[in-house]
Amino acid sequence: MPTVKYQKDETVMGRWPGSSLYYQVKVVGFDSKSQLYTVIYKDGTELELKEQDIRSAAGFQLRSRSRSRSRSPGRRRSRSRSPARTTRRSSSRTAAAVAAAAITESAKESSRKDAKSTLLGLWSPSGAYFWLLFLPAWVLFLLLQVNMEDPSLVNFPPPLPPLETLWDTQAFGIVILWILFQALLYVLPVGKVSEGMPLRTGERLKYRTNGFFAIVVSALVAVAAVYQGIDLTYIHSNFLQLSVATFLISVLLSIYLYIRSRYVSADQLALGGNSGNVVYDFFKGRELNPRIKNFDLKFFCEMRPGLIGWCLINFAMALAEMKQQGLDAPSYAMILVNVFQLLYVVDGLWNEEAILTTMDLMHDGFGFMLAFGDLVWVPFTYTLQAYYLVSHPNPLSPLVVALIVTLKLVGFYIFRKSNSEKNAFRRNPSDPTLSYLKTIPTATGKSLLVSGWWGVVRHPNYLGDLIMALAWSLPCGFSHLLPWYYMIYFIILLVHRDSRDMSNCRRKYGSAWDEYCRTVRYRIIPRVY
Ligand SMILES: NC(=O)C1=CN([C@@H]2O[C@H](COP(=O)(O)OP(=O)(O)OC[C@H]3O[C@@H](n4cnc5c(N)ncnc54)[C@H](OP(=O)(O)O)[C@@H]3O)[C@@H](O)[C@H]2O)C=CC1
Ligand SMILES: CC(C)=CCC[C@@H](C)[C@H]1CC=C2C3=C(CC[C@@]21C)[C@@]1(C)CC[C@H](O)C(C)(C)[C@@H]1CC3
Repeated sequence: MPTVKYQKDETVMGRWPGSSLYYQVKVVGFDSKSQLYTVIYKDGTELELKEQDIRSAAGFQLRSRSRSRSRSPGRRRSRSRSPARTTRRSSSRTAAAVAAAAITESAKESSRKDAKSTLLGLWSPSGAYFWLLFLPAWVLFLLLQVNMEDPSLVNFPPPLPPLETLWDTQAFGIVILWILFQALLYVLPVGKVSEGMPLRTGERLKYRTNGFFAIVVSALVAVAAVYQGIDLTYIHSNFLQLSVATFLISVLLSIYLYIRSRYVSADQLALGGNSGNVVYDFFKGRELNPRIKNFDLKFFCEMRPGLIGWCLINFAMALAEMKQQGLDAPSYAMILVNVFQLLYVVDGLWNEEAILTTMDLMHDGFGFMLAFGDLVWVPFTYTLQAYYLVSHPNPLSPLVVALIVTLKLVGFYIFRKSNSEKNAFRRNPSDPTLSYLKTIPTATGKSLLVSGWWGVVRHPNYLGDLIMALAWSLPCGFSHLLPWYYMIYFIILLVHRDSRDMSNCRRKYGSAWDEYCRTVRYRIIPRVY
């Protein structure tokens, strides 16, 4: 190739189609007719790139360096500390350093874009201040409402208990013990070890997926505790104190996560949460997979203490209902809420491996948003329906029970089938049991499903999840809005996640994604949205 800019076998930086990411690639050929270079990525993917999508490795690195030097003092400071940056400085031309530079730059660029793209202007650096204050305040507001005889949004501000009653050392100790107990179950060498999706470096992390074992042991311990005379209704009567203690733990964890993220190499950072704005990055999370040895903090927090805690709290609420209303058994409504949500959690833990292909695990950094979401938001707000029923009975006829159960089963079927289909396809695209499905190839080497569940709407799993959410609220009746809070929040959350995922996929898959969207026109609800 005498007249072309990049030579055969030369190592250069190639742009990943449809994105702003540059990876190290090797030139394997040039087609003078199409003026395209054939390049090969480290994972073996071969693509054709235009000259403008290729940069020389050395030039790329010099540009990245000079660019970042001119930016915020925060970033200047971090340069001398981060191991990745040290590597770059000491052996400036090494391939790893160039790749790290590429990833840092694209991560920052992506973060800057992310920080600018807003949900009503709130998903931005200044929005992070808002969310940091709003989310805990909102949880407090909900928990104060649920105990009231007539909970309503117009009870504002709700009567605040004396501040000193919010702190309870025993409650703090119980939460710590619960987290340690779950951590112990997580590290026990029981159950399968699963591989995560390939990281940007090509590496695949290993995860111990023994969540089902953890919930079974936790359930046995809870039942044994009741038989030993331990009064689990303590959870109901000290709910506020338990939530405050857990909130404090989530803040401490987030501070730890932020500090440690300043010391990890660039290729361990998430593509969001690295904007240089401390508050925004603290909120969104910088490090993709923070680990202490093999202990994966994000995976553990997402799947264990909060999720299993949710079921334990629901169980305690059923006991509290019996105590408060003088019943021999929980009400139908309480049984439905308990069984439905238990099924949801058990299913999540049984299919724990599938979490490894979700957005949170693959793309999001671990910071305050997820730490608070996993540890506080899930166990203390997803249990509101059960909490509400303790003091707001809602008798149900067998026919209504049957209708609600049917709705739940329909939602569950759609949710499980669609999630399993995508998970199986992502893990093994040539799985013979999926060969009947139509797919669209993308420039990244991955394909998109366009038939089956993913051909009905773009997020069939969200549809199933929403139907289930409806079935969780119906047992509580229509007297108050509070038990419908989860449904309303969930619609907002999933609509936002869908649009976030849409822009990520457009960036990743470019025109193939547009083709998918043309073929599958609706996002979540067929013919409606
Ligand atoms: N109860 C709760 O509070 C919450 C529950 N959830 C549930 O968690 C589950 C996971 O949700 P979430 O992580 O948001 O999103 P998804 O599991 O839907 O993951 C989205 C990813 O799937 C891949 N994908 C999208 N379209 C296709 C296609 N046509 N073919 C193949 N792959 C495709 C893309 O990743 P790539 O191409 O990179 O593989 C995309 O980024 C859902 O069931 C959701 O309902 C979520 C949030 C909160
Ligand atoms: C407002 C705020 C703090 C948002 C944080 C969002 C988190 C609460 C949720 C993000 C994704 C989640 C998932 C589950 C729980 C809620 C969070 C953490 C999940 C573990 C519930 C069980 C399901 O079966 C699931 C495994 C599919 C699911 C995964 C996503």
